[in-house]
Amino acid sequence: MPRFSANLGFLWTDRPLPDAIRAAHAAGFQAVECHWPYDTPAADVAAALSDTGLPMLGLNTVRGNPGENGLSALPGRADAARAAIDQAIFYGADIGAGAAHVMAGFAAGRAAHDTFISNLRYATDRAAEHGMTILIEPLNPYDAPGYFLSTSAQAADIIADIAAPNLKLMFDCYHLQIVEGDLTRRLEALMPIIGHIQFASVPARGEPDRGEVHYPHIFAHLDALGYAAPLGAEYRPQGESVEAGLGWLSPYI
Ligand SMILES: O=C(O)[C@H](O)C(=O)CO
Ligand SMILES: [Mg+2]
Repeated sequence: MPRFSANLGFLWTDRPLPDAIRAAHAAGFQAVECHWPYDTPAADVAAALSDTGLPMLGLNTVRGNPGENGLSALPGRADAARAAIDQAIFYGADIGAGAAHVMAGFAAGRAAHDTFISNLRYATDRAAEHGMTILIEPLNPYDAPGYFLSTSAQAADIIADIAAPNLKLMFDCYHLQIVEGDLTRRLEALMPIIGHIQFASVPARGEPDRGEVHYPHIFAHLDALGYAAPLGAEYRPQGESVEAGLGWLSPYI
């Protein structure tokens, strides 16, 4: 049976993160993940995780200055990128998070590639000290025009190049349906390097029971493939509340 993680960067954003964790638990999610939890004391997050028994699957490195979307592929910004990586890993270790998503940023070209590789080597080394995984995630060019990492092939090449056992692909079905499609075969082919899977309807990025992707098929197929980790519900609720749109979850709890 598929299991699900509530992405608290998009779900229950109307309340403090510890309360969002409790809401996810009450709704039947079996894990949580977040984007940028850094304004909340790690002890408060850890307490909510302990109270509910939910694991925190991951968090993101900070985006950087206004208008930026990550730092790790930006030439000349290694100090800031590595400070962001350290922050994510230390905070993640304090709350028992399994992974940190290292955000590349808006950049292109050889220097950006080399910078990203160098910062990812740093990140995988630091993360390994805490038993954490580093994730990289291709983003679609409608939501993130100019983002350095935009295809699964580019991510796979980087993962092969670095060859660290704790560097994995964040396969966001929403982004990759827009960029590449063929989700069923692509999930199968990339399974050996996938570290986390996220989903949302396409194109609206809402609940998964609408739009151009038939997620019951994707969820059942992943289950049949033996993928047992919780799948990340990273969507913007389209209705009055998160709870009002959770009909898609009820067959699985
Ligand atoms: O936008 C996404 O899909 C991400 O997963 C994210 O981490 C924030 O950019
Ligand atoms: Mg995502």
